[in-house]
Amino acid sequence: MDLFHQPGINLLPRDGIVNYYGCVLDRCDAWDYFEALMVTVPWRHDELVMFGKPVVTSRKVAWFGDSDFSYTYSGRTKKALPWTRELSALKRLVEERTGATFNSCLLNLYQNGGEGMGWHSDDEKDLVLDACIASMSLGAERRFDFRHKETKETVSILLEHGSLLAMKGETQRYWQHRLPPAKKIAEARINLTFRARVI
Ligand SMILES: O=C(O)CCC(=O)C(=O)O
Ligand SMILES: [Fe+2]
Repeated sequence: MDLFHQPGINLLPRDGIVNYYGCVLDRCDAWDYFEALMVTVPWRHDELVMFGKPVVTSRKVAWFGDSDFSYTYSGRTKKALPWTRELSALKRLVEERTGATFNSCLLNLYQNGGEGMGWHSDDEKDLVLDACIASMSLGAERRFDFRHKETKETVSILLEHGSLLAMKGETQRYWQHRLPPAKKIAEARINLTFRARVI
């Protein structure tokens, strides 16, 4: 048995908890969800400000939530969309597996390996402090990296199709994470990060 794939194991050596559950969907169901999300989610490029300049990301995003949450970042107010049938079902599955509850979900679509996400922590003020953030992956397998903010230790994991990863406790305070570009990968990946926002 691969120890890395037991959710009881903490992948981080200190200052936080990351559990990898491996695949929580069978391959056929995972592809059905991937295809349904591709067509039912209103994917849009994200707009943000980097080094004072407006930037449009190559990756696409969508944001869903319990009620009509809105949030402002980079000077733009965005509204959460109501859960779809597929997203409600995935939220239930992720809540059962992690034992946590979530009221919103950020979806990312990386159309190929050229697209990724740079180093950051999910430590926005409107997220419940130290609450679990659960990340589900569909489609292309991609590497995911953690880097400790002080010691610079790194931990990497391969996020498989249909898999679930949970970041808990002090993880966002002490660690950053990223999805590095992987130019050889031609296939798309969808990521869902279920979050608990302050209401
Ligand atoms: O695509 C991923 O696996 C990571 C996404 C992420 O870190 C985020 O949305 O904050
Ligand atoms: Fe993140």
